[in-house]
Amino acid sequence: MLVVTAVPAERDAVAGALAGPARTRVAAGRPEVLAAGVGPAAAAARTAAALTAAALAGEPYGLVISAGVGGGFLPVAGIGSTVVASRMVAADLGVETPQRFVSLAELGFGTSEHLPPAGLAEEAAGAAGAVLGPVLTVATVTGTAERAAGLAARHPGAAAEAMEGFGVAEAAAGQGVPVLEVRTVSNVVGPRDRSAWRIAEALAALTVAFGKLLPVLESWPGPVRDERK
Ligand SMILES: O=C(O)c1cccc(C(=O)CC[C@H]2O[C@@H](n3cnc4c(=O)[nH]cnc43)[C@H](O)[C@@H]2O)c1
Repeated sequence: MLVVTAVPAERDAVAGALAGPARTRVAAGRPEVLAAGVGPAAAAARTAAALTAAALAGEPYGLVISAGVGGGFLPVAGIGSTVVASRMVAADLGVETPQRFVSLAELGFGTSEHLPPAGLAEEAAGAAGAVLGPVLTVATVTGTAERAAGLAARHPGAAAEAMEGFGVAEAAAGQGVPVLEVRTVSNVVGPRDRSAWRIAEALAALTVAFGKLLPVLESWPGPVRDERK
């Protein structure tokens, strides 16, 4: 499996839950961890490159996980909590009209969300003691109460906001690889307040979360074939 983070500190936090030091290639069945850059475009580009390289080498990945710190929507997910995405949603990819935001999917230009494999997100959330809910991917970090309220209204139950999940998921979907997103909350989604950020705590929570998730992820047998297709 491949774990994609944005920055090296997140990569090292995930790798801290694995045996041995941070590395990009680890033993079969254990995650490889990649710091792909901040934002959906960097995440998609570098995830696609890693998936293609692995497939060409005859060792395709069976699962991709977008992981890192994120903003939490109150009261669903407060600082220090862990969130597993029930859906990975492109929350600001679309058109803003005078009436409302219209998503890319509504415009007929593709999908605006990706789903994790049936059952896996639930099992992962249970193992990690995490909130299971939609995780929104944004290209612009929310910095006002108005935008936070608008996002929460458009996406009932939204648990977290971050900048990479949908990009990772697009790359994975392009190659038919299942995807999951895991976030630990460093800040509340709302008015910008850097002094309230708890990055160190969120990174420590990421290590703890992956320690709990790893047995679930490693024992996952792969996607069940959907007989309806
Ligand atoms: O300067 C600021 O006020 C500021 C506020 C929120 C986030 C940033 C970043 O540069 C973070 C980018 C990085 O962290 C993830 N992240 C963490 N919290 C959030 C959030 O509330 N909304 C969106 N992304 C967040 C994100 O996935 C990036 O990897 C600066």
